[in-house]
Amino acid sequence: MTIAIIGAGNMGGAVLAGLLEAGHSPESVIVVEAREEQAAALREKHGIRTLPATDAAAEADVVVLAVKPYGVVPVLQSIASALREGTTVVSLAAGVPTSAMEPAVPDGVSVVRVMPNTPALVGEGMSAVAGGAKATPEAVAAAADLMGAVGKVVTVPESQIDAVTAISGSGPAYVFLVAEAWIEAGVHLGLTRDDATTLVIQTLTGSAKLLESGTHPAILREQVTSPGGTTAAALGALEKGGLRAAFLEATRAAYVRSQELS
Ligand SMILES: NC(=O)C1=CN([C@@H]2O[C@H](COP(=O)(O)OP(=O)(O)OC[C@H]3O[C@@H](n4cnc5c(N)ncnc54)[C@H](OP(=O)(O)O)[C@@H]3O)[C@@H](O)[C@H]2O)C=CC1
Ligand SMILES: O=C(O)[C@@H]1CCC=N1
Repeated sequence: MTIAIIGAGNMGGAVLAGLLEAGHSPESVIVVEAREEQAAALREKHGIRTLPATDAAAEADVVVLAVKPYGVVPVLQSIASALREGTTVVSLAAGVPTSAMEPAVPDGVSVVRVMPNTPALVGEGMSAVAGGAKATPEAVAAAADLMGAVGKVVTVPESQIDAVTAISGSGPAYVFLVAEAWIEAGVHLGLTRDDATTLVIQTLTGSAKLLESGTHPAILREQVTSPGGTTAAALGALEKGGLRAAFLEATRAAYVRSQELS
């Protein structure tokens, strides 16, 4: 299967690196990048080919669109004549519905929307897949397989993609912001920045692994919280600071923004 990735920036680059790491051969991956300097760097680093968009589209079985949302329909229009019947177009863009993309591609080309996240770079991505009205079940399965190489995959109705964007698409940034603030808090308490960083990252990693065991987060939290102890004091401060309300508001803002982008 030949995969063309159009736009190898933060997200497209993460999928590219994740696919290669997962064992996709560099010969089977074509990248389209607007700037030759960036294309040359990718050829050098990954041993993949770079081609103009129409040549890549003509050769690919799956075309992954990882340009900014406003670029999606113009790029599709520019490659439409090159797309072969049976090709699957996978859009990673936030906010662009399949109903806006399908009119830009010829009949027989399936459009599938995927909302991934950047941990795909290390094979720990989270992707939600939704087929457009004209997508074949095989195309939806191909998109799920592709993203399965770089992490977990769920299939959702397209009406839920904005919610997925707010939860897992943007989600890594919430974790990184918390990590940043948490490390800085350690420095405020007199730890070296290196030690604070190690303590926070390992606490996040260990806690994520405990969560993966399937125990409910509330139970795991209770196991840390001694009555009248240090954790209860900290959690009280976080609740007073409006942590839960802030999460509701933040994810609602991302959801609304995702709808606006369409
Ligand atoms: N970043 C993330 O965490 C996530 C992003 N997404 C979605 O992924 C998409 C890309 O986002 P992100 O990676 O952050 O953005 P970036 O700006 O990092 O990447 C976009 C890339 O596309 C290139 N590009 C732009 N136009 C073209 C074109 N016509 N042909 C080929 N390449 C082109 C850009 O090149 P240049 O820099 O030269 O303009 C850039 O390298 C967006 O639609 C976003 O909604 C989805 C989930 C998560
Ligand atoms: O911020 C954004 O719009 C993109 C979509 C999800 C993550 N990054």
